[in-house]
Amino acid sequence: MAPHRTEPDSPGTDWHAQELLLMREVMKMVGRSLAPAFVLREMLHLMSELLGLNRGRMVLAGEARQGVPRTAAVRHAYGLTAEEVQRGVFQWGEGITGRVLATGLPAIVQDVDAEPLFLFRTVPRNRLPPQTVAFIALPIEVNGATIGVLGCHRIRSRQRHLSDDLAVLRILATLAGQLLQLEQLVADQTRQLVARNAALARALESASARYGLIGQSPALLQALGELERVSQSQATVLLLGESGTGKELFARAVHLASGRHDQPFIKVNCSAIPDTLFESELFGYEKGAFTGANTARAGWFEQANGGTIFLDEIGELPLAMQSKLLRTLQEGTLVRLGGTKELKVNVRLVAATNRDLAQEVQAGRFRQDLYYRLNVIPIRLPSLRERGDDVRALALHFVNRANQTHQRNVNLAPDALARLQAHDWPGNIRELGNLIERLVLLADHTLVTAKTLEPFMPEGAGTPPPPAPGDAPVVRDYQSAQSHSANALREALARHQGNQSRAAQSLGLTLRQFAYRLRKAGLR
Ligand SMILES: Nc1ncnc2c1ncn2[C@@H]1O[C@H](COP(=O)(O)OP(=O)(O)OP(=O)(O)O)[C@@H](O)[C@H]1O
Repeated sequence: MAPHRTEPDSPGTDWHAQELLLMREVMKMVGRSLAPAFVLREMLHLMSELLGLNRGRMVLAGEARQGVPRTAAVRHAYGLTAEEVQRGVFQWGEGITGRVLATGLPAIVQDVDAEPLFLFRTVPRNRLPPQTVAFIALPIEVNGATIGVLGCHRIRSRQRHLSDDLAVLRILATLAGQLLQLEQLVADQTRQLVARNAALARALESASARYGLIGQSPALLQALGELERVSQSQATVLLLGESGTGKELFARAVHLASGRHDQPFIKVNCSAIPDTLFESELFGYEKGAFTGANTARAGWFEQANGGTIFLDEIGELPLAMQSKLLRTLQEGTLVRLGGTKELKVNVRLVAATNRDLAQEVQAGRFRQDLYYRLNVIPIRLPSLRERGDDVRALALHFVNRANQTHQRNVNLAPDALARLQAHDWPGNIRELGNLIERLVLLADHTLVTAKTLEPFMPEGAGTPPPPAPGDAPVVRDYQSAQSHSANALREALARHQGNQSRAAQSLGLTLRQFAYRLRKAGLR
């Protein structure tokens, strides 16, 4: 049945059907939206269309403020002009509406002309029908408190009973109260969340700045949030992430954010220590422990006492060393090589790996008990792929740094920044940093555009292939295969004790790319 306008006294109207239709339409509205502005206006509209309850309005209380008399004003209305809505402001106890607000009791004015309290504030008498007009006002309640008034006019002498109108209006006032409460709740919670979010963002922003970590991407902020939460505890932190994702910077951040920040931070790269030297390096040795041990020497653990030790590439630790490490972690003691005395050490361990340690455990290369001990607080560092938004900030940071170091004045044009952002960076931040450093050193112009940048971009994995017209073969950029001088390759190898994978990594190259360049440079 389509809603139809009811004349006040149209005979034979099926009021029961009209009421049901009104309820159904209002509920449909609620189903579509919980936004009170929309639902409440429609409610007032349908009251008028279907039941002849005209000029419906909802007067809602404003916020209570000290020293200011509390008022309520028309917030939702149907059939009122803009001026009428504006005039509809009431103080507590003022007129009929004010009385309902103050007492929380319904008011039924059978004849507005005969009621001395009736103010005609909102709708003047000459805008009402000439017949006897009644006014009904019901309280809108939230949690037992009156927060507003639902009011409407009706022609007094109608076939429809006033008590029927009252019954429907009571339901609608209750529904309005619920919707308004919900709106209030959502607004309050949203306000709280927005404030909390802003506070967290501020805290994280300053935290990241404090630790020299560049980037604002959600993935980075999440890792940083986890770090801040655990920094005060003494628990071991395991940093997981691909190469070049900033594990060392994060390890330093754990240290700086902890109560140990003015104690030593010792970094040990497990992949750089030959197996035979591990024990003496980590745990120290006593005089005479081996040929040439003319004096005793404290190992890294003792040197880190009171502070933090960062074991990078912990997956490279030989099994025998894993047992010794576990003992030190569990007992808080160590025995130097060639010694017998147990020395107490108080060191917090931060470990990092780009290997899948669970898999190493499966393969029998990593002790399960040590793995559990390390894996108390794992923090996964996002790869640059997951924090694409940070590429710009990082690139600009590296350009500044390289300009300062090399006293140059190179800048990146917007299209060069966009090109850097579009790249996949399998070698992550280190690869990006190295590329920018080369760029700053070797660029011919001070403004690097996407075009002048291209020869510096790494080839192969991660670079979107150049558009190949038809099925013409893809021609690789010849220049980029010479992106590193023979000297740079040799230095990288030396820095990594001849380990090609590490040397390649440090230059942001894959092993294959590195080997290719070695061959080209006649170094192999
Ligand atoms: N968020 C960051 N902001 C600024 N510089 C960063 C950030 N993350 C990493 N870097 C820089 O990127 C380079 C690589 O970072 P880092 O050595 O910490 O990576 P890693 O994960 O320890 O790498 P690997 O596993 O290969 O040892 C460093 O020069 C570091 O200063």
